Amino acid sequence: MDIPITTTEVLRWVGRHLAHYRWQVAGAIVALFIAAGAWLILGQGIKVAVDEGFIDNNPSILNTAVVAVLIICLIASIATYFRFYLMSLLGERISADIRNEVFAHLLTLPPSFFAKTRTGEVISRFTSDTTVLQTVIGSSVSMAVRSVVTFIGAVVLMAITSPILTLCVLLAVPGVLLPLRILAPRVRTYAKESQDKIADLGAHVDQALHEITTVQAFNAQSFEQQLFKQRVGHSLSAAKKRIHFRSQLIGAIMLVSLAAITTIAWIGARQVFADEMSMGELSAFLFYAVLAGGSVATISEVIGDVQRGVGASERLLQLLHTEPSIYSGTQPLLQDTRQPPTIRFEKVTFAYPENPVLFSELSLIINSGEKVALVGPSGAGKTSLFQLLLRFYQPQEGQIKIGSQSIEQVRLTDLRNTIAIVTQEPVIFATTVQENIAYGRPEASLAEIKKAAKAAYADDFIEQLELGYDTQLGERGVRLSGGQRQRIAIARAILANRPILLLDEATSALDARSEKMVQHALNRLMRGRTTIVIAHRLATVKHADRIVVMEKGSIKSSGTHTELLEHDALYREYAELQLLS
Ligand SMILES: Nc1ncnc2c1ncn2[C@@H]1O[C@H](COP(=O)(O)OP(=O)(O)OP(=O)(O)O)[C@@H](O)[C@H]1O
Repeated sequence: MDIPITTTEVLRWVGRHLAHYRWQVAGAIVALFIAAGAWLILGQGIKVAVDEGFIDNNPSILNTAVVAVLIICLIASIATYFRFYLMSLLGERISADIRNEVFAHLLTLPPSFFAKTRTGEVISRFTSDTTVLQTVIGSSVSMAVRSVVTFIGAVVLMAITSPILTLCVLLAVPGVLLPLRILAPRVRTYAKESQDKIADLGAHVDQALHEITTVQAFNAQSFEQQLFKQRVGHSLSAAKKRIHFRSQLIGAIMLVSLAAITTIAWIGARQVFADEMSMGELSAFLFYAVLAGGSVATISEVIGDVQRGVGASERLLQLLHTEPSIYSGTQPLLQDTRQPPTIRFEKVTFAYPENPVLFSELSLIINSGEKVALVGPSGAGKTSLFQLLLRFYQPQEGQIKIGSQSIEQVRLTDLRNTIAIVTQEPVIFATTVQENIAYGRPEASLAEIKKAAKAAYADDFIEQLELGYDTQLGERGVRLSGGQRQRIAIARAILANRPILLLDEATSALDARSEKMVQHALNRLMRGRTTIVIAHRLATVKHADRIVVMEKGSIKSSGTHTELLEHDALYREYAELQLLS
């Protein structure tokens, strides 16, 4: 996932998101200018108050000046309210948009991406990086822009008040830029590193909690704790480095700006003594100098945040720039509604990424409505056939056809809409029974859902749950037994009603009664569909129209159960060892 991202790309991306809210941005900028302008005018108020109020001993001018200052403060405060409100909201909105954009993209990435990336890490990028961006856009950027505007305004007014002193101030500018140039890139590097380490933490927590029963059963809590502690240590030391450089940056800039202001005050005071400048002008000048110095300090402080924001954006853009690698075809799938389709694997050669060749010119035809059982030792490539048919992976050579169409040319949604899959470990989502069954057809009515549940022999136990079809099933269906989970998954496939069925039979043994019900449910599910089943039970192979024996990525033989028992030694061995158990 280490795709290089340039700062220009980051700015363009954030700019594109900002453009959606251009009126809000414009409002914030107007508010920002009003607030900054008000502060700058304040300096003129000070000048009048000092020169004409104090020095000329004129209390009425002093009173007017104070009232004017209060009005200016009120205007500045109201404008600040709007700037803050609009910018904070902008931060929230843009991070929400970015979350949606990244999640939508993640859903398009194929299983090969998730096979090499830890989900915990992806989740961390998602949550913590978007939160960083939210803070940066919502507060840091607005502070930085405010400070830049104030700085420019202050310098202009300083130049009007005293060009010579302004020249002295500008001489101090390189002194400020130098630490910025040296230290800011380091802050950015370590900010990125510390975010990476936090992603590691996320991945670790995700794995440990996901597999909590194994962790506890093996008494591995202290082992996990130790590992986690180490990772927390790594993230802390990356953060320490970031903080180290950031503190140096703030300290150095503060030193340079305060030293510059003191020197200028000293030069200015000498000018006042020499009658080259009025007291009011010096006061106003110093006010502007402090304002400018303060702005530079703020910029240096938030520049670290902005660097963090750029780092976070880079990481999010890396996710967004990860290509799906499987592209949808453009043709609609031509379907004969009267009969289920034929599936053809034609001279398919395939290797998983960075793996040796698994299938070499493999050919297999599954006829319309046929029920084919795949058997063979572990690692023979049975599941991989499913993965190819669903286009989770792409064969290097050869093609797979549904009916007369190559699946590469067919729209991906159409292809997957014709296939229902029941996996070995039934997948249950942390939601209600009803939503679990309707997963492949969310628009299904309750009556249809119940009908599917009945056909899957699941209705009885569902009705006995405390809230029936509205019962929440908990994460990964922890509240159901193995057989119940399987029947929910079968009900889902029945409701989805797709002409091709891919079934990976569970290896885990169920008690005789559950087993029988699951078998009945499966038989009903297979009726009228083209079915490929990875078989682990004798009953399944006996009922299959044809059995295909696989070994090390190739098809060894095929035939009915009796034929194979008679002629095929591998099948005989396999049947004795696995299927008859
Ligand atoms: N995502 C993957 N990346 C790399 N190699 C993989 C991947 N999935 C499977 N393999 C490899 O491909 C080979 C075939 O695996 P496959 O899962 O298709 O076998 P199988 O016959 O279904 O086995 P089982 O009955 O144990 O599930 C194995 O050697 C396996 O290690």
